[in-house]
Amino acid sequence: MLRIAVPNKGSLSGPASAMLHEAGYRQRKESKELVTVDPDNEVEFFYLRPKDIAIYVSSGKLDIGITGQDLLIDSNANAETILPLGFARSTFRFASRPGAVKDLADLAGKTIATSYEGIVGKYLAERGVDADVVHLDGAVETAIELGVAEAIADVVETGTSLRNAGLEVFGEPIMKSEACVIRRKGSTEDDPKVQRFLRRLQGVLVARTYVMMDYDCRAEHLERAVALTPGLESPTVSPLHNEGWVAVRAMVPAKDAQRIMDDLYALGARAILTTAIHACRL
Ligand SMILES: Nc1ncnc2c1ncn2[C@@H]1O[C@H](COP(=O)(O)OP(=O)(O)OP(=O)(O)O)[C@@H](O)[C@H]1O
Ligand SMILES: O=P(O)(O)OC[C@H]1O[C@H](OP(=O)(O)OP(=O)(O)O)[C@H](O)[C@@H]1O
Ligand SMILES: [Mg+2]
Repeated sequence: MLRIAVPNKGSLSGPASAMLHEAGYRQRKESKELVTVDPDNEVEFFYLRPKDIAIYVSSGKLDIGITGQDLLIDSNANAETILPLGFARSTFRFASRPGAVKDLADLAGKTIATSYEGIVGKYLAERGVDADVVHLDGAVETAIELGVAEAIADVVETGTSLRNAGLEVFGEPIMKSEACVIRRKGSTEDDPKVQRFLRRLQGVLVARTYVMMDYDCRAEHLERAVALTPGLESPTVSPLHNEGWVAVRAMVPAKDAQRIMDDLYALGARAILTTAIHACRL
């Protein structure tokens, strides 16, 4: 059995379970379940606090886990990312009342509130800034209003929480983050059970980012059409019953599909269709 840690709450939890479900794994039916066994796929899922996942994985008690890159770094655990998952994207930044703190050096002697003191402590130490770091579990933006700190370091996605608290970012972003699959450092690269799990999640990522495109075009336009739709390996080209025409099939990035359809149409291609990909193995 492959033993996998999955976030049990917060921003990572819903999208992680949705991705696992899409990859064909059984997920828990209600949020109080702590463990779910999927015997058909020989996998056991442990629903754990997001902050604890890197620690469980680095201990070797669980084979792999899904967590945030920022949580992994914050934990200082002996674990590494093996597959970025593209959701829970955020940056981690300093913020204060407008103008209250000008830059990183200006933080010296001030108090910074954060839920991620591992990231903040390391960042300040590497840059020789001596500031006090106070740990809060959440709603960190309020710490300034209530006089607990002069600056905060927190997750920023849209910036709405900062704006609502009347705060502004300062300094460079401390780090970028997204959800990722992690494993213990030094564990075997080619464990077939882990490889199979990763292939399934990669299949979901590809199915989410690509669509299948089919179209017909005149043979003399084929090279220019194929340049627009090179596919992953190479497009499939089949002869049509009508002499001088071919049918082409290729995967294209979903975000570019409409533009590519316009360009193909302008080239004389017709019957241009896109269809969703539900699953794949590359
Ligand atoms: N608003 C957000 N947008 C995108 N990612 C976020 C957001 N808030 C937190 N994250 C990401 O989610 C992970 C933190 O998960 P966690 O469950 O601890 O926090 P949370 O989503 O803020 O939940 P909680 O309400 O329990 O604090 C981190 O990787 C963080 O970067
Ligand atoms: O830039 P935004 O789009 O506003 O997102 C960032 C906010 O979202 C998260 O908070 P959450 O709602 O999870 O509350 P918390 O502070 O209690 O963790 C995070 O801690 C920030 O506060
Ligand atoms: Mg939060």
